[in-house]
Amino acid sequence: MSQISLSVNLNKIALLRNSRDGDFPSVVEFGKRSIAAGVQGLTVHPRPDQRHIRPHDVRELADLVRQHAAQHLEFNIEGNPFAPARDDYPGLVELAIETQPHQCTLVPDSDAQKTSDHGFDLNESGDKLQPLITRLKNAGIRVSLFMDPDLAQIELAAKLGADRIELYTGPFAHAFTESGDAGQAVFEAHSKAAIRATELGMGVNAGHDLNLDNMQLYNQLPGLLEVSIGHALTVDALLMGFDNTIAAYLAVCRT
Ligand SMILES: CC(=O)[C@@H](O)[C@H](O)COP(=O)(O)O
Ligand SMILES: NCC(=O)COP(=O)(O)O
Repeated sequence: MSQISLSVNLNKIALLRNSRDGDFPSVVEFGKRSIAAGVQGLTVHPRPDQRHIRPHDVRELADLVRQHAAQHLEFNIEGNPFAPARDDYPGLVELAIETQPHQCTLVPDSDAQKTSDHGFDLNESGDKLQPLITRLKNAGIRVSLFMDPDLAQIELAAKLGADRIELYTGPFAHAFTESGDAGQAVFEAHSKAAIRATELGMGVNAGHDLNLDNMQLYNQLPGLLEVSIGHALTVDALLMGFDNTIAAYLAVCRT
């Protein structure tokens, strides 16, 4: 029996919180509930427009995870490393250096995007990423790059010194919804990318639009270490209750 680490993404708790003044629902409280329910990690994706996660959430959750060091809980901060500081958002790399997460996942987003919707093109971004990867690693932070399952790109990620890749699973989730065969075909491309990443000495994470259904297949990905899940998990929590939902996701992360 192996356990894929479940890192709960709290973005959507923050989105609901931001729809009113005050601190209800509390992001930190749902972080605590996630930890009490047995998750292996917490993920946040602070964006410069602060549509959901705000810098103070990141700082407070970093403190919360540190208080649970004995549980070997991990904190993962995701985001666009090139987005400039704005208002009280200091920039992703600065925020990571300040808060010292276990992992920083670099994502090629822009604020104009509704959500993350593609992996890096390292032919274009590699030279700009290299000093940021080095700076984060020198600060003792594991670096993961948000990638599509493109073998040539996976090779470039290894050359940049990435510790891990996070496979972008949006297209897999979409294909899985379309048909089992379509989902299987995309899954096989992800499997080849995961095997190559592992051969190159990188760990394999995955995320975006994963849910209880498509994880029945995706949990078979060779070498998968961690999934970060937020959107579907939050919707499931509305339907099943938060603790029952975490239990269901932990179960689908056991293989
Ligand atoms: C990179 C990725 O796929 C997710 O980590 C991201 O957090 C989704 O962002 P939103 O929650 O803003 O859609
Ligand atoms: N990296 C993926 C993540 O953190 C959550 O993505 P989603 O489950 O909200 O689509």
